[in-house]
Amino acid sequence: MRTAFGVETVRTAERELMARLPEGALMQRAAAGLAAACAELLGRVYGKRVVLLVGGGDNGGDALYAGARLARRGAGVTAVLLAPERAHEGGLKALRAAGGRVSAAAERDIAGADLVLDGIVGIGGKGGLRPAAAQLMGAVRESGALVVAVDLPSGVEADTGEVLGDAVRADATVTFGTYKPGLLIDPARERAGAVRLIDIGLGLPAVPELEALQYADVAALLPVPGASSDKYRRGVVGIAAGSARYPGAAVLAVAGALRSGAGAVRYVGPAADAVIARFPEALVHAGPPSRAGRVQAWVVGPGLGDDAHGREQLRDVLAADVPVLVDADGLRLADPEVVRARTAPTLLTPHAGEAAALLGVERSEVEAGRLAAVRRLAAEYRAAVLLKGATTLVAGPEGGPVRVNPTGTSWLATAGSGDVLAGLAGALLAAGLTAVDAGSVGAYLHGLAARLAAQGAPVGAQDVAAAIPAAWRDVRG
Ligand SMILES: NC(=O)C1=CN([C@@H]2O[C@H](COP(=O)(O)OP(=O)(O)OC[C@H]3O[C@@H](n4cnc5c(N)ncnc54)[C@H](OP(=O)(O)O)[C@@H]3O)[C@@H](O)[C@H]2O)[C@@H](O)CC1
Ligand SMILES: Nc1ncnc2c1ncn2[C@@H]1O[C@H](COP(=O)(O)OP(=O)(O)O)[C@@H](O)[C@H]1O
Ligand SMILES: [K+]
Repeated sequence: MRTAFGVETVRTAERELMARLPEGALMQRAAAGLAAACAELLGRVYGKRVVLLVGGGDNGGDALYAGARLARRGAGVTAVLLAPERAHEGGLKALRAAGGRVSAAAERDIAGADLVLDGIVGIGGKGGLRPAAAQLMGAVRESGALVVAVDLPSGVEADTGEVLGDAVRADATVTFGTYKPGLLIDPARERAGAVRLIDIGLGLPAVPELEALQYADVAALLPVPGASSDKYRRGVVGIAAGSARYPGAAVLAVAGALRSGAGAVRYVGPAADAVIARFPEALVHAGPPSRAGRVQAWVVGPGLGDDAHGREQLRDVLAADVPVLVDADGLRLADPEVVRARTAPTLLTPHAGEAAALLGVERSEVEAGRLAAVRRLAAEYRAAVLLKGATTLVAGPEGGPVRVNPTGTSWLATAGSGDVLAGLAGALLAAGLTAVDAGSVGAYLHGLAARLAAQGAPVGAQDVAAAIPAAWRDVRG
């Protein structure tokens, strides 16, 4: 599991560790890791031109000490001091001793750089870049230099992933001690480039702010049938989706569910003919969901429409005493009180627009502050919530770490891919995963399937569904 901790926790761990170490030791560890990462990115250090953007705090100190190490290996290193009177004294001395110099013409030095090290501000930052730093960003962009952020791209919010003003756009970020939420959540994540973690020996608490499943975690959660499995023990997922107007949503949700480890898929709704034509293995039923036969979890909502029939189906499913995944129209029509009162697990899967409607805020507010939005939704609806989008997040109703999906790809931004995810995660619920596991494993496989299907070219939702088995194979090695 990859984990991320917020600034307060990092500060506490840092204080505890610093009390046991000689002064400056932590910064030296950080700078050594940073310099090594820069050297690797540069290929050859000797003769390369490195510009350090140095703010008034320890983030600038890291940059200066790393710059000194690069200067000792033969790089021409120049420091641009954004707060000259507060620049880290020891770092500056070390840089000068190693043959580095302070810039007298920032834009000219930046124009000739091979690598720009962003040490403007780290976890001590609030708000976007200030004007003096923001002004240099044009020159940085035009230089074509590699941009490496120290700890975080300056200008992003470490704890939330928000970007409240101008921010550095890095090719790579070298972060210390732990990932910070902002390195994993968009829009900030996108500014960080490839993130590398340097272990500096911080002792961190057991429960992180944020966690991201890795291959091994997903592999351990996948419902693989055993010798004594039968279709019922593997789990039957019911899909109440589609309408005369949107039969395709039903087909796509069934397509996702069929490749996701459940033993059988039952479909209930007006798109039965379309479903059977495409998937003869689906079990279809014409009556209400409660009469469809045994299921271990329901998916309700994709393409449901909002006529009386759709509303009735939703009511019926929400009354079932099994896990329920509510998506799309189901989210729009569900009575919040009924959702809150459910005793079996509920997983809501809104995109930003649906989440905004559920919270009564603007969509832009959800997109800018995804972490706060998913937590608030989970608390207000007493349900697990999977917030879809550029960074998919999954929160449980009891608080605890939020899961962030590491496999997302913007190729998924195609009509119907959410329906596939609903079927996929619903089948995982039926197979017995908790709502948070079903949501996060579902999102993981969904993103991976899209990547495998797309390989850098556009794909449709059906292609994503068809690639789910390949994603399974990839995860199981
Ligand atoms: N934690 C650890 O374990 C370790 C931490 N280490 C390193 O220390 C870093 C944290 O250092 P830090 O605490 O000195 O804060 P830092 O991020 O340099 O900035 C503070 C200064 O910036 C200013 N400022 C604020 N907002 C701003 C903005 N938007 N734009 C511009 N300026 C802004 C603010 O000044 P003021 O508001 O007073 O003007 C303040 O003086 C951390 O990220 C890591 O790199 C490693 O060395 C070792 C292990
Ligand atoms: N920019 C993006 N980057 C990564 N994933 C995205 C992006 N935009 C959308 N997605 C993913 O695509 C899917 C779209 O689902 P949804 O919005 O419900 O669309 P639809 O209703 O058309 O199926 C979700 O899984 C979402 O996380
Ligand atoms: K920085």
